[in-house]
Amino acid sequence: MNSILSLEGVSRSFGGLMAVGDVGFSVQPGEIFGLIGPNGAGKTTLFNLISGLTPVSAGRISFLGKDILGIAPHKVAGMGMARTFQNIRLFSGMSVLDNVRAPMQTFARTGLLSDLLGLPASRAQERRIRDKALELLGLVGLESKARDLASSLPYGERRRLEIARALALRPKLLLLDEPAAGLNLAEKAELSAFIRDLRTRFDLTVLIIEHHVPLVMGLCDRLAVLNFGRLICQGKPDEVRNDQCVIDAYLGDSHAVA
Ligand SMILES: Nc1ncnc2c1ncn2[C@@H]1O[C@H](COP(=O)(O)OP(=O)(O)OP(=O)(O)O)[C@@H](O)[C@H]1O
Repeated sequence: MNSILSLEGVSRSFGGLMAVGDVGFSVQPGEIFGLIGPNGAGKTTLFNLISGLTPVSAGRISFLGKDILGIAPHKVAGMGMARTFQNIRLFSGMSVLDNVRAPMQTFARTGLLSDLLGLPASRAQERRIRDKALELLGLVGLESKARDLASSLPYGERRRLEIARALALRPKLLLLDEPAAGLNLAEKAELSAFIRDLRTRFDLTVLIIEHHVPLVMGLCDRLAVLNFGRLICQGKPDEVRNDQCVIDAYLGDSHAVA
C-alpha cells in the first residue's frame, strides 16, 4: 500500500541544538499514528516540519506521493493536510461559527467580484458553507454555541472547535498536537472515541502527538517514539510498550508506558 505520509532522514537544528535528527517513518492511509516522547523530544518541531511551518535542515517529506518540501503551509493544507496546535489557535474575536466558516471561505472557489456584489451563485455558496459549518459544529457538539465568541468557550470546547475548523478543510490527513491536553480522564476517553469516529466518518488518516500514554496506547494503530530528536522505536502499541529504549526514555518508569 502507498503511504499517505513519508519521512526520510528528516532533521532540523536550531543553532547548535538538533531538535529533530534523521527521523524516518511512513503513515498508511486510514491509520491513527501516534507520536510520543518526553518533553522537548522534538514532536511539535516534527509537526511544524511536516506542515511546512518550519523548513527542514535535511531530509525528505512526501504527502500523497508528492514531495512537499518548500511548499507553503497553506498550499500543503490545500492538498489535504490539516492540523491543530498545542497552544490552541482560534480567531478568538470571531464567533464559533465564523471560526469554522473562515477556512471554508478561503478554499471556496468563487470569483471575487460576484462575492463583492453578493450575486446569487455566491449567496448559494455562502449558504452551503454555513450549513456545512453548522454540521461540523454539530459533530463536535457545539452547534448551540455557533453565535458565541470563540474566546467565551471553556477549554475543552475550544479544543473541539479547533478540530471542527481543521475538518472544514476536508483533510485527508489530520495532525493533532496534544488534543487531550487539559482534559480530565472522562473527557480524554470521550476524545479517543471521537477521533476513532472521525476517522471512519471522514475516511481520515490521523497523526497525533499525545502525552497521555494510556490514551495513545488504546487509540493508535502504530506509534513512533522520539527522544532527544531521534526516533528510538516504532511499532504497534504492544511492541512499543515493551521496548527497553522506550522504558528508559521515560526515566525507567515502566508504569509510564504500561
Ligand atoms: N524555534 C525554535 N528555536 C529554538 N529552539 C527550538 C525551537 N523550537 C523548538 N526548539 C527546541 O527544540 C527542542 C524540541 O522542541 P519541541 O517543542 O519540538 O519538543 P516537544 O517534543 O514537542 O516537547 P513538548 O512535549 O514539551 O511539547 C526543544 O529543546 C526546544 O527548546
